[in-house]
Amino acid sequence: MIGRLTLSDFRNHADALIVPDHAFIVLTGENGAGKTNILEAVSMLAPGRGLRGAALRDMTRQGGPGSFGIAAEVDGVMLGTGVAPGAPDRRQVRIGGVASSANALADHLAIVWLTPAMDRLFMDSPGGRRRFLDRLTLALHPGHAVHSARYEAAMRARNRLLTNLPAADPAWLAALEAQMDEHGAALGGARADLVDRLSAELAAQPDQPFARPVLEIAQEDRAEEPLASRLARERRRDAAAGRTLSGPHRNDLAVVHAAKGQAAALCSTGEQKALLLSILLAHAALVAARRGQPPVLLLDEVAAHLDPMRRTALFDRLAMTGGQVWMTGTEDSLFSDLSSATRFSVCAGRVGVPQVNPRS
Ligand SMILES: Nc1ncnc2c1ncn2[C@@H]1O[C@H](COP(=O)(O)OP(=O)(O)OP(=O)(O)O)[C@@H](O)[C@H]1O
Repeated sequence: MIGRLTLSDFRNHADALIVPDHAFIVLTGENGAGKTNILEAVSMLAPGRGLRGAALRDMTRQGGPGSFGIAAEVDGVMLGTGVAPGAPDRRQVRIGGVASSANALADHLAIVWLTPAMDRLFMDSPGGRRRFLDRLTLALHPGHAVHSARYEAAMRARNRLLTNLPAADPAWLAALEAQMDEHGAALGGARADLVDRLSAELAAQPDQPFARPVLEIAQEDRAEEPLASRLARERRRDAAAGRTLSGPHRNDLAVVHAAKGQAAALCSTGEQKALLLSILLAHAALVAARRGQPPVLLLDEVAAHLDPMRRTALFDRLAMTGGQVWMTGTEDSLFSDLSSATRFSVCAGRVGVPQVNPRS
């Protein structure tokens, strides 16, 4: 749990202090106030590029000193990250006051997030769903990123080599295809394991009033032939296409609304949000089981598109996770059903004093 968060010159926050008193933290304010920026700051206390996937230099406050700092006490350990003036692209990390690497933050904090950009996850192209699938897989299989990077590197090299196909060295091509086979099998295995475990977790959850999704990795075809021999056979076709047409880089995540038997993309906006939340909550449960403690949930504009019944159900489910939950919204009334939360109003980059359950 994050006990105390400070921001300096991060996005539109010159100087902010947030000390949560409850597991639920609710940030409300007008559009552009700086609520998402606070969630993004929290997400920067874990490895990776944060919930917006933004460049570090874009996080430094415009008109500020050209640096930013984020610090938080997480289960008694001080975590800090930021950039120094003159080095806007070099991320610095401190754990317990000692300079460290961003990857080492994973030992101290796990985060699961939902952003409005994910509202279109089921409608948009497979690439977004693949990245989503890989992000979830990485939380359970830390080696996933390495396999992914090596697979992509071998594929890029193969694609380059195929541009001079008749003259290309077949032994070199075969070596690259063997690498794609090896790392591709690891990628596919880890993704399949994630989907199996999410499915088991989802099956154990009540499906009302939240929609229960059925998940499957959609593959272009399910040929049993090893990828390396397939790639060797398809060199000519791939050369003509200018890219590799077979392999796990073409996988998609297929999601179906179980009760309706309908593809998620055909469901209503609120139904899609409920399906996505079901997946994320199942994922949070898997992360909790792996780490022995629940992840911190960052839920940006989570109540949008949910009817009051689903909102109440969501808050009940969130309370059952036992972890810390940060939520944002433009109106306080969206969170009136929450029985205990620390509420902060955010206005033009300033965080107000906390209000604990103003209505109780
Ligand atoms: N590097 C930066 N320096 C200063 N301001 C920034 C920087 N990056 C973004 N901003 C500003 O931060 C403001 C707040 O953004 P944020 O996304 O946190 O708003 P929000 O409160 O979540 O609003 P909404 O309800 O519309 O989602 C935006 O107006 C944006 O222009």
